[in-house]
Amino acid sequence: MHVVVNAAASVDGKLSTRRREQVKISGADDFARVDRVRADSDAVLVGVGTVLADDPHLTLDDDNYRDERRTAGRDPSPARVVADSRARTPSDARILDGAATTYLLASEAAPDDRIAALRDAGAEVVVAGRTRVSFPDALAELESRGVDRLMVEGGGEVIFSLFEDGLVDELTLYVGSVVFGGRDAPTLADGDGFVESFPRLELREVERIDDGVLLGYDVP
Ligand SMILES: NC(=O)c1ccc[n+]([C@@H]2O[C@H](COP(=O)([O-])OP(=O)(O)OC[C@H]3O[C@@H](n4cnc5c(N)ncnc54)[C@H](O)[C@@H]3O)[C@@H](O)[C@H]2O)c1
Ligand SMILES: Nc1nc(=O)c(N)c(NC[C@H](O)[C@H](O)[C@H](O)COP(=O)(O)O)[nH]1
Repeated sequence: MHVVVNAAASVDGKLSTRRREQVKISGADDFARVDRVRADSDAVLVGVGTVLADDPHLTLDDDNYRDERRTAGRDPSPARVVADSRARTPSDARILDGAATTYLLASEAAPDDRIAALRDAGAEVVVAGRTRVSFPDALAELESRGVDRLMVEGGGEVIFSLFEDGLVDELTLYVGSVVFGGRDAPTLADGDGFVESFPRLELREVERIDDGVLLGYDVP
């Protein structure tokens, strides 16, 4: 499986403010680029922190991309995936609106009634890991269900874990020309942080988009 992480950050590296509310960092051209990356993916993954904060839809904005995928014999929209160890995703979350297949990755610690409720709401539940989702196991299961190219849209907890597990192949980071500040604001990679064996990236491209900069990296 090829894993592409895409995120937008303020110049000080924050994905959002200390209130953890959704803030638009990207402009129209960057959001159009994000839609293209989604269209090229088999599935789009976020953490439950992002579902609770943003209630994202994670489908395609541009109808042409849906037609393009149909013509190629693919599902019109990529599948949506939530990493949600304790199955906290609300049953009325927008990702459960039936517009695309939705996988819910949970751990064995998730309450049975929540798993049942999310199955009833249409989620395909994959259990991997004891108290927290095991990404190596969960992504292998998704791959067995046809997900070869996975886009990850955040947030910072999930992105850190994927780097920690050595599962990231590419990172595209849009840096908007804005300062958020806040020691508790989410950053690109949160989690416990690295103190050694830092992931080293290879800078592949730099492009000015809207009023910011797109940085493209390969992860060797
Ligand atoms: N600017 C951007 O590009 C962007 C993108 C996404 C989210 N955001 C922002 O980020 C914030 C949410 O990010 P976050 O870091 O709080 O949450 P997150 O989306 O990274 O979700 C974290 C949750 O995922 C679950 N999880 C399951 N398995 C895990 C594992 N192995 N490792 C880590 N987490 C695991 C846990 O329940 C954890 O609490 C919001 O403020 C949102 O607006 C910004
Ligand atoms: N690329 C990008 N630029 C931003 O400025 C920003 N705030 C996000 N945030 C990512 C987060 O996951 C959002 O919730 C989804 O981008 C919303 O997706 P929908 O439009 O609901 O499909 N992503």
